Amino acid sequence: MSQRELWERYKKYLCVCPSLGFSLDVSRMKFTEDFLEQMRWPMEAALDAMEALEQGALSNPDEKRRVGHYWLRAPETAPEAEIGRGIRDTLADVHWFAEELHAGRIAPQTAERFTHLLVIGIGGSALGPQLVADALGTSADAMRIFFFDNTDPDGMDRVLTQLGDKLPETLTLVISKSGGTKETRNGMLEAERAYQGRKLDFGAHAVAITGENSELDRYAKKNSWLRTFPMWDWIGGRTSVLSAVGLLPARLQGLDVDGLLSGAREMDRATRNRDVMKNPAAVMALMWHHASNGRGAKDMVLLPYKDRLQLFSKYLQQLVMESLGKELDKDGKVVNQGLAVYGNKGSTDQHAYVQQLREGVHNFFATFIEVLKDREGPSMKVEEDTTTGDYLVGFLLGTRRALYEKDRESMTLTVPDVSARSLGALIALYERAVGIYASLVNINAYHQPGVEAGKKAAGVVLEIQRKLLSHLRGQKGQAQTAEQLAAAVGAADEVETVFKVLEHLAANPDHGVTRAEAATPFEARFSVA
Ligand SMILES: O=P(O)(O)OC[C@H]1O[C@H](O)[C@H](O)[C@@H](O)[C@@H]1O
Repeated sequence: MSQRELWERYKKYLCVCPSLGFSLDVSRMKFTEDFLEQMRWPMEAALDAMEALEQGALSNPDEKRRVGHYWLRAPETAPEAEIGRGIRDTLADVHWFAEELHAGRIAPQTAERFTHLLVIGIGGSALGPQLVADALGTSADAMRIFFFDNTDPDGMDRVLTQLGDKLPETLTLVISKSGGTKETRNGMLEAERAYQGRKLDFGAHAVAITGENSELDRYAKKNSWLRTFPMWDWIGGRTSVLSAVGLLPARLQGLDVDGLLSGAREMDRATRNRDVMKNPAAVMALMWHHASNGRGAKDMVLLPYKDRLQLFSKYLQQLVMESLGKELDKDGKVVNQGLAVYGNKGSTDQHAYVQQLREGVHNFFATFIEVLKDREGPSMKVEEDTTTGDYLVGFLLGTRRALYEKDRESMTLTVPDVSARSLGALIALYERAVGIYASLVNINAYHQPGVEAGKKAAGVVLEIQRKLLSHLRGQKGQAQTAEQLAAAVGAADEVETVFKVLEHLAANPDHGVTRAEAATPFEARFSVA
């Protein structure tokens, strides 16, 4: 298609939300009118399903749960008054708590004010807060924010070192919907020990966000933590950023949570439009379907041309892949659905993997995110009549053209800035696009049955480790090979696991396991002195 024809196509299909200054351009996606016609009734059904979801249907049938993230930014639409009240009260509590804390009326044990924030969570209980903090944070924030989002000991040490002597001024926020996630529990225990190491009462510096009566909820109450905020059953982790999970850390950081909510609310309005080609979430879901053949045949490469949106692709990775990556469809048929998401930021990626996008394996479609506002205030000229921001746009348009020339499809989202309102809108857009797409391909977007398998298998590994340690301690000084030890603990078939566990034990000082080298790694002998 010539540049002139592309301009016509651009004008024909541009999907705009004037109140948000937002637009979605799908001119470089090579769908046909026939495709749109073919998708008309499936889309009608998907929009019906979305309406039912918003009205409180059990849209997550396997877990018999309602799906309520849209109510968070429009509590008046919640199917029961009590739910709406809970949302409003929690938001008021978030504001109140942050004001008290900022004013020093809620103060740490030995310092005047809380100035730092340590958020402990994983998956949906970390990615949203991380995205918001990174996208909107500035050096003038009310509190500096840090994260434990893994059970990596060195990762935690690194954060604690950064906090340094600010720990007495640090509020720790432990976030877990289930309240039983091991990585988060471990992070909490490590943080607790760090406070204790400074003779500080952890509870006086800790707040939980969790489901009622969860393990974490009970622990927080038993240890007189400062407060607990609710995490409701009808909010999924990956869509929890506009609940207390994302709003509390953001508000404590001093960010505009009302802006986040209003942007999402406005996008929700735009994405309820039954006029499909004017509904950006519906258009986006259609484009995913077109590009990936409704089977995830192509990956989604996300290229936001803005450093502040660098974590957006990481955030979307969970939202999209945990929602759409499913073995079975709603009728129980094996479909192995999904849509792989990766990306980082432009123009940086231009110097990393765009080479493959243009010339290599043709297994993706791209989404460019353009941000109109360059920075606060004016920019210097790096060349005649050219700023750094002009270059950023130039690279976006140039890369998009270079991909198009090689038959690579792309769509482009344009937002006016990276404000709270724009970010709220982007989050809401993708939440709904995921829901609509899931309906188009007949899967449940709101459960994650596959995640449990790895957790269970990890439990088996740790059980084998406990048996090994107990055996080695009972036979002090006796060095044995992995094969011998596996047989001795009744796990002969699990010898590879035994070997891997022993290698790790011997590499660390915690359990007193040592390793005597032999001719091959597999003949090495392990013992406890
Ligand atoms: O909030 P939590 O219950 O601790 O869960 C944290 C995360 O872990 C799970 O494994 C799920 O796959 C995620 O959807 C969830 O966000």
